[in-house]
Amino acid sequence: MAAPTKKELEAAWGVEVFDRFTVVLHIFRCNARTKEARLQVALAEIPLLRSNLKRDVAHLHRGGSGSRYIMGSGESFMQVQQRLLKEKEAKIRKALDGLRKKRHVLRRQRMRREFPVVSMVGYTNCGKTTLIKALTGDTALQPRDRLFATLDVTAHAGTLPSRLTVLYVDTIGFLSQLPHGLIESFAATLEDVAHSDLIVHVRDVSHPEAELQKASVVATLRGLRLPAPLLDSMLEVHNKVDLVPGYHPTEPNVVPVSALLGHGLQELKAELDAAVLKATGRQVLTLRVRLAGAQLSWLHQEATVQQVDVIPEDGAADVRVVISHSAYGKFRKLFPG
Ligand SMILES: Nc1nc2c(ncn2[C@@H]2O[C@H](COP(=O)(O)OP(=O)(O)OP(=O)(O)O)[C@@H](O)[C@H]2O)c(=O)[nH]1
Ligand SMILES: [Mg+2]
Repeated sequence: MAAPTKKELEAAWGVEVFDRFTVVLHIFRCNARTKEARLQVALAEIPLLRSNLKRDVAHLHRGGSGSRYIMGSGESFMQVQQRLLKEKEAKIRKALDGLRKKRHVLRRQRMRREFPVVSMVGYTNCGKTTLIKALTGDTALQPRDRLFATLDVTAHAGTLPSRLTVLYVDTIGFLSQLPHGLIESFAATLEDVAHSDLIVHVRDVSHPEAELQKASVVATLRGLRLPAPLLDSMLEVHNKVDLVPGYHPTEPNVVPVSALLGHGLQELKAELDAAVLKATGRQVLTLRVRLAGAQLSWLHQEATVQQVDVIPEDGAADVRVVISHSAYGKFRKLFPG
């Protein structure tokens, strides 16, 4: 038997029926706050408008009114509408391209300043925004109990125990069987994930379908064609453990937390620290410097200074730093011996 149509379902249930695409699109439209998110929703809407147009025209034809030509233009109603849609689509794409270029600039600035970037990904409503808020104390973040609360990629600075400052990137949540048109228009917002130093997969372990959600997120990440080392180094966080009394993860290498209550955050920060240092080729070193020279101020500028132990009788200090391989190379060149 063929699947029942929307009309048949509506007749059987006595309520209006919407398909997944329309529902998700509606949620996106309600939650889109920035210009970019609104443009992406508008772009995703075009195929829907196009198929509605076809349906309406078919309906017109069945009504026996035939295709109507707009006076003198030689174009039918359908052709005019299609042309307008095409023009609208081109306009949206152009505006999105402009915004994307702007984002590339941000990315370059970020790289120059060498802040490691940690991307939080996960199923919608798993607690990504709540976790970033807990890790950074950023009160501007608004976690909400709804699907797709976050539609824009934003970055938030936080400090790790090594004193390293990292940027946490909050991303749009994943959904299994996300309609194709939406994947296409929102893939752009996930571009930043490919440029991060570490990916954190946040999971809501209190959700009855936690396993299915994980499979869906992993499949989506695979579809993004991320660099292999980024996928291999991915950290898994089990969130909302406060809702599962006595929770113990069965898998190795996962960190259980409650982003809402702040449980497990110290352990998570320690794991993040180690993972970020490894992923970005940074190391923790203790360097002996002369206090008279420019070495100490150079290190403050180019590395993260954790501790300075002054040895007055030598006019020197032992400085513990987190330093990238390239910065350490420069240091050796500038201050030989
Ligand atoms: N009990 C409990 N609730 C949590 C926890 N973390 C997040 N929540 C709640 O889960 C809901 C969703 O949180 P968000 O941080 O908005 O989730 P998100 O992953 O950013 O969601 P999207 O942006 O929609 O993808 C909110 O109501 C949070 O208060 C937790 O550790 N425990
Ligand atoms: Mg969010």
